[in-house]
Amino acid sequence: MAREILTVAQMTAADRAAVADGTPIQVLMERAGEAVANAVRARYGRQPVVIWCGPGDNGGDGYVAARHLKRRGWPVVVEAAYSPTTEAARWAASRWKGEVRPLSSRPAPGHLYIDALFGAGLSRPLEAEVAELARTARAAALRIVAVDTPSGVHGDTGRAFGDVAFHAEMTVTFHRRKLAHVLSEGRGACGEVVVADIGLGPVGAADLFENDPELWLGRFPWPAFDAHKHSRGRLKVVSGEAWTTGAARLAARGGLRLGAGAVTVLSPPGALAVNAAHLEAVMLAPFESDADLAIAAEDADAVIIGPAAGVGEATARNLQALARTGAALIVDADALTSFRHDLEALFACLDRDDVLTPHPGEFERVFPGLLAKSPERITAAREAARRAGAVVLLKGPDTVVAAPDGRASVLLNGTPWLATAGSGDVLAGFIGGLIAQGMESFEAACAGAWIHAACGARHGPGLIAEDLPGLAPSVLTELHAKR
Ligand SMILES: NC(=O)C1=CN([C@@H]2O[C@H](COP(=O)(O)OP(=O)(O)OC[C@H]3O[C@@H](n4cnc5c(N)ncnc54)[C@H](OP(=O)(O)O)[C@@H]3O)[C@@H](O)[C@H]2O)[C@@H](O)CC1
Ligand SMILES: Nc1ncnc2c1ncn2[C@@H]1O[C@H](COP(=O)(O)OP(=O)(O)O)[C@@H](O)[C@H]1O
Ligand SMILES: [K+]
Repeated sequence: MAREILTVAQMTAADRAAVADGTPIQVLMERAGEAVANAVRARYGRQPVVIWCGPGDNGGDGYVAARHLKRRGWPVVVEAAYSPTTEAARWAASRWKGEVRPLSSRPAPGHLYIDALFGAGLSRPLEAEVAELARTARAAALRIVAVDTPSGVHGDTGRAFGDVAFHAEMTVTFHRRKLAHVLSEGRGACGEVVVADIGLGPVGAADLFENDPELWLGRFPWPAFDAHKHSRGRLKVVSGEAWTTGAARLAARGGLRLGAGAVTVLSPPGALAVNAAHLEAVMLAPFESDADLAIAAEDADAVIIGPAAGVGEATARNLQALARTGAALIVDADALTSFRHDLEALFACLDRDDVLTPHPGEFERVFPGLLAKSPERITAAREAARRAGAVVLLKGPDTVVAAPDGRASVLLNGTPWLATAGSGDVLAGFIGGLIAQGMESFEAACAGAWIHAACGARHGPGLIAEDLPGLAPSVLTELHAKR
């Protein structure tokens, strides 16, 4: 089962549904606090711990965690920034039999701290004394475990509510990850994220998912026993001119490695010689004009256009010609930029099987101002997919894939080793290779991004884009064993 990512409001609804179904809030809080204590015991050896408790149910979880750690022999001090204000938090505080001290402004480095100040209920920037503690904690690099979210971090954006927030080395959240746990700003503040089950029921109409094999592996296009190369999908990749051909070949090789049966680079006449000199299993065919390109792509299941295709009229016309074939399009890089002055013409070429793969700079050209005015990149990518009427993959450490029907995913296995020239070209190839094999475009974009990141992580230091296709077989072998 693919795991959903929830907004704070969806999580609150899940809590309320459980309470309405007869599970008292105190039972949920008991499970949450015990889960925090268990996660702390699993990661750290027994040691003195200070638990900072806030006024609401996040603080309530802190009092429960305090009781469970003390029961296990941990020396525990509770420091309360506020007295408890909710019924459940008062209940939890009343069961904590130890001392409660006021918040110390001089936390001791070397100690372990549990931040149970604010979670989902944070509604404004941290106040004076707590904000000061957050600053001190950051400066002293205190070791902090956060309950639900690091205090000061907005659960729906991962950004600090005001100008400061706590940073944790581990965050224990409940039921499902929230947006703050998957977006890059929040992930920096959360550290390792542990998701604890507190017995809540299945999520109803969520449409945001962790991009993980559980989301797409069941529909991965493994070859049938009687497959032949044509039945495994035909992928074509449009090459740039003679001095910019490498990107198309990287994409082509990526598509071939992911299983497309027949992959062809479509090349302008002037680039045929250089392409021919560097291709083996990938085939080569010439095109002179956009009309020629459409004929050359007629039998393709998917076509990639953009990697080093050249920015300008010719690339725009080539994309328009390809749109008249039946092939699904993967539109990347220069093909996106070529339409920066006529976005409607781009959108008119697209349908829901097509995939746009912009990095944030390209995204800004095609959807001007959208990222800046959106609360976070998931909302922006969804709106972009709706406007384009196509799947949009917004690259970055927290790569988002959004479909025009509202489905979206966030990649959790991203790795900065991928930040190297040409790695996006291979990603376009991976996605094109999967779509050519008949995988649905949203799922193919998710799978392509996940496999790309897994390849990057597998290689680690020294990775260059040329390495990525060759790393795919070991990732695919593991996926094949799990299918
Ligand atoms: N619901 C459930 O079933 C379960 C929930 N669980 C736990 O509950 C947590 C959510 O609890 P919560 O809703 O009580 O919110 P919480 O984060 O404790 O803060 C609210 C309090 O803070 C106050 N306040 C806000 N901002 C402030 C500021 N900057 N400076 C000062 N005060 C500020 C706010 O005051 P107000 O805005 O109303 O004036 C209110 O008093 C959730 O993260 C999880 O840990 C688990 O037990 C599992 C079951
Ligand atoms: N810091 C990072 N963490 C994770 N992934 C990253 C990071 N930086 C870049 N990437 C990934 O690397 C790829 C770069 O693609 P792109 O910017 O199009 O490069 P190019 O055009 O040179 O191929 C994308 O898949 C992107 O998500
Ligand atoms: K917290």
